[in-house]
Amino acid sequence: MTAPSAPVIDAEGVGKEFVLRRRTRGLRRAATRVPAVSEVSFTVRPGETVGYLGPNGAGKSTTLKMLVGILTPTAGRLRVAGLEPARQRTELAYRIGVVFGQRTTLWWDLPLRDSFALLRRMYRVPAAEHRARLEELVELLELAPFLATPVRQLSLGQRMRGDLTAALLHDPSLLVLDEPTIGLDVVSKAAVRDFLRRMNAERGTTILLTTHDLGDVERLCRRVMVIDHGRVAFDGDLAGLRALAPVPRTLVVDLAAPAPPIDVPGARVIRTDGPRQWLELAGNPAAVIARVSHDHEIADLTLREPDIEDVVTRLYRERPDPSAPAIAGDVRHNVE
Ligand SMILES: Nc1ncnc2c1ncn2[C@@H]1O[C@H](COP(=O)(O)OP(=O)(O)OP(=O)(O)O)[C@@H](O)[C@H]1O
Repeated sequence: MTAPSAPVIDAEGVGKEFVLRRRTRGLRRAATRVPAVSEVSFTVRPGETVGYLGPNGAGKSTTLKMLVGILTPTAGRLRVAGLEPARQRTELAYRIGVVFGQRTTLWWDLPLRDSFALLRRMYRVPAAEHRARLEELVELLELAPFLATPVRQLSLGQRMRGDLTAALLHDPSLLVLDEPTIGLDVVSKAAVRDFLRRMNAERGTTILLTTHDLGDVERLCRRVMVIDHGRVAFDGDLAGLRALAPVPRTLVVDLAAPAPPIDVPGARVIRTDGPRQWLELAGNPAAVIARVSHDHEIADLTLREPDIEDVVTRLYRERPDPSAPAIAGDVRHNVE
């Protein structure tokens, strides 16, 4: 067991370079080096909830795969729960829970209940302990009606709840999640987020997750790390990231009929398409909405929050050199 204050994750200059060999016209094979992650250094302390964010191809999944021992770093030193993941992958499996949103660890043709029973044997969890934990997870995730259903017949949201249960049955102290809400509807997303918050608050489970969904970050992550070009570009909280890279909200207005660009204080039209107009908001959305509704006949209105891509793009516009040192935000290593 690691001491309570010891970091759950300790990464020091961790890098991963893929070497791709392609046969060229002759017999020689040309090697191309792909630096997926470059010298990433960070620690995560027990009880933290960390969003590991970045644009497509930034190196998030590669980092997660190194953390859980699927990939071996080509540089640096990595410890997870005090273990070296690639070398001590089996021992590590008892300490961590892993969910890759696009895949399942459950047995496709087996009822959920049987997958859980198999996992109990794999992790050698005592029967009474397993029963108690399963009961708790099934209740929290409202899985009782699906326990007898083969995994292939579950909806994506039901399957994700099953995967979360599978990842937590052996009571790991660290949960690593790759896009845990991808493809889920609003209700399922809310259920997954609420559940993860509870696990963190009540059991102290440390959570590291990648996501493209700003809602996941807002609801779950007290700390945010942005990675791009394989480097940590920001480490702090969401408010700090937003302050560094402010992205305005957009009001999408469907007018009853096409009209000239709407002219109201606190907003400017950035796009029009027939009766639809996009307004970038500078001030209070309520005042703008009231004014637009007063001046025009409205068919529909939607307030669009910036997504993570918008925030990260803005961050890079402010700081275009990816080799520059990370912007240190308000990093909080302690449980709040
Ligand atoms: N097995 C591999 N072999 C060669 N290159 C790889 C391999 N896996 C990833 N890469 C490359 O490493 C870089 C980082 O990929 P990675 O999947 O870690 O990004 P990501 O941040 O998870 O992206 P996304 O948000 O799209 O999932 C990319 O350039 C990718 O093409």
